[in-house]
Amino acid sequence: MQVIEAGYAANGKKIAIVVARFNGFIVESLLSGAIDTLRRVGNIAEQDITVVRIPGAFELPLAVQRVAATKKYDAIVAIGAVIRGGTPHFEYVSGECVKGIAQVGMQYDLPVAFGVLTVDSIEQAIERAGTKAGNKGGEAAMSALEMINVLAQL
Ligand SMILES: Nc1c(NC[C@H](O)[C@H](O)[C@H](O)CO)[nH]c(=O)[nH]c1=O
Ligand SMILES: CC(=O)[C@@H](O)COP(=O)(O)O
Repeated sequence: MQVIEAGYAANGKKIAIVVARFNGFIVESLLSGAIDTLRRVGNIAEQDITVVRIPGAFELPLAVQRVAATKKYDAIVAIGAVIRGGTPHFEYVSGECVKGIAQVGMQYDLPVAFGVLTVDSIEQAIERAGTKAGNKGGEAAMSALEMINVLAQL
């Protein structure tokens, strides 16, 4: 049996983090977790991390696509926080966001990690931005690092 798997160290690789600014106090924690993970776990140098800031999660697919098209990066981490309100708007924003981001990864054969919270409440968002449910930004960064190394073996 052959098993292809990899770790997280990715010295010298270049990572872009595309951050949707909406719900800023949440996304800044997600961003911090992603950067910390890239630096401490991935051994990614600070100068090899690029942060791109955009308005909201709905704009993430276009921005991620434009970053992928530069061919400058070995992976992209998409960061955002979509928090359900009182209308169906949540479904449309989160649905288009995840669909668009997934398409970019396949279109450009590039690891694009989904670090976008899609939650029902601010409390759920806080839990996933670095408290009892971990930091989903850091988890997305871990995924990006591992995918760089796994895809390199395929
Ligand atoms: N409600 C949330 C949004 N809404 C804004 C959209 O993402 C978009 O910027 C706007 O519709 C203009 O095109 N964005 C989030 O990231 N999170 C939300 O909870
Ligand atoms: C995810 C959203 O767009 C949401 O925050 C908007 O809130 P509302 O549905 O109350 O307009």
